[in-house]
Amino acid sequence: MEDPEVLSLTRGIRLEPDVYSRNKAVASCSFSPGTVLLSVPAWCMALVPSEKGHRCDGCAVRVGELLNCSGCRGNYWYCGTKCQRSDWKARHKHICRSYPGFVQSDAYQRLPPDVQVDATLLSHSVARLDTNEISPLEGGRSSSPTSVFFSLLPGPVSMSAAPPICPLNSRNLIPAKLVHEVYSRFGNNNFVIHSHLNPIGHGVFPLASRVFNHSCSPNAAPKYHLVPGEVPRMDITALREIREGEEIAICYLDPALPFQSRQEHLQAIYGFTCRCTRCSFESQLGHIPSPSHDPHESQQLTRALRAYVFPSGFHPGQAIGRSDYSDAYYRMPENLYPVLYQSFLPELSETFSRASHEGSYDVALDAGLTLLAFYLLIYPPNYPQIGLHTLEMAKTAWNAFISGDSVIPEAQLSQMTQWYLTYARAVLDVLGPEGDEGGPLEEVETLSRLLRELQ
Ligand SMILES: C[S@@+](CC[C@H](N)C(=O)[O-])C[C@H]1O[C@@H](n2cnc3c(N)ncnc32)[C@H](O)[C@@H]1O
Repeated sequence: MEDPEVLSLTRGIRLEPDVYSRNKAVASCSFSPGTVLLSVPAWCMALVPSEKGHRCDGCAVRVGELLNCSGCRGNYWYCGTKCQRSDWKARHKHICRSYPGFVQSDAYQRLPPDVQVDATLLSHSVARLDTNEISPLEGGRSSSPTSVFFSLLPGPVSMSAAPPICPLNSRNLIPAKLVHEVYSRFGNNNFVIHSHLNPIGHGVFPLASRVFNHSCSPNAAPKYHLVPGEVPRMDITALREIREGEEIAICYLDPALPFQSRQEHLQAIYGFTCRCTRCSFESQLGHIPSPSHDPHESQQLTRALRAYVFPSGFHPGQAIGRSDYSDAYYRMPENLYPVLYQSFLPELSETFSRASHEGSYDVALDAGLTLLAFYLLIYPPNYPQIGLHTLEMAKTAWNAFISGDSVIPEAQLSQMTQWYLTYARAVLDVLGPEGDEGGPLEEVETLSRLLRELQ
């Protein structure tokens, strides 16, 4: 790697030259699932509009009572003086007075909510630069987060698409060139901060951006820590065993998206064509036939999918820890290709969630099992969506058991609840708890306790 100081911040990972992406991160030793490969605080963060006023603008923690900043007439809220002081020093003093006018302006109001959060994040990023930190452009200290930020690859942006930024109170002398330098690295280095997979903000984590490339079948994933009084922290965690010499990559989008959508998104936001193993495989599949709407044929397809993923029937206990689903994906028989059609997953998820909310538990358990088979093929091992879905399946089996609204015998429903809980715990434990207190791992424990009390 060109920059030994950046490398010294990462243990067990080396950056190697890569013809398509400048550098790629390679494991210098093997890592077991759940290992935290890199832990970094946000350089900049902005809450999504729906969370403003419910979470601290400094640490993103959700608290009942927040102090509001009197300077900007209640546009920024803090969990306490520690966050208010550090946010003031880092950025807020530069935008406090002008922020209310900025968010009321037509230019801001016309933006979709997602772009509004980016306009604020861009304003925060520019506001936190000071004249000492402009020097990295001319080659300043190389290991500071600001310097690492300026060493990032720019994305495929045009300045005409840049969102408006909040005028700075005192330092309106930030040169346009510098704003452009920030914006050009912005879209392709911008992470959605989530709590239990719900987006709560957007953040920039320069070192993580400098190190990790994208893959549609990643072996690592980010998770976020929210601690009162501290800026949100991102951990990049190994999802499965990573062998020495293997590239470590995360997924920049939802891996369940169809091939074409993934390619378009990666090209538009990040400016590259993905050549990962999965994309190479899918690019050769040619035309993907749409699934039939004939109920009989549709049932045949879902049966075939389940039989392929669970060849000896469904035994969640046995399936835990199986790591050969990704190989199964590449050996998928042609009659299963319609499951890769873009409407298959949204329609199946819709059937599952509608049926579980309406109390049609048998329909939900059936659709949910097909969905699990699909997820196991499409998602990398231990991807959190698999854990969240198996938890939903446990809750559905439990509700069917409690309500008695099911043709499945009670003993089987309680066994099913147990199976899905065991599965959910095994998957969710790999990334571990993240975001707000509570969350899926605690739900797993609560439901396990209820189940034990019954026995
Ligand atoms: C967050 S950076 C990743 C680190 C980058 N490789 C570097 O050397 O700084 C994102 C940028 O890296 C490149 N990149 C990341 N993953 C890639 C991939 N799978 N194929 C090609 N380019 C990739 C793209 O230019 C993208 O905009």
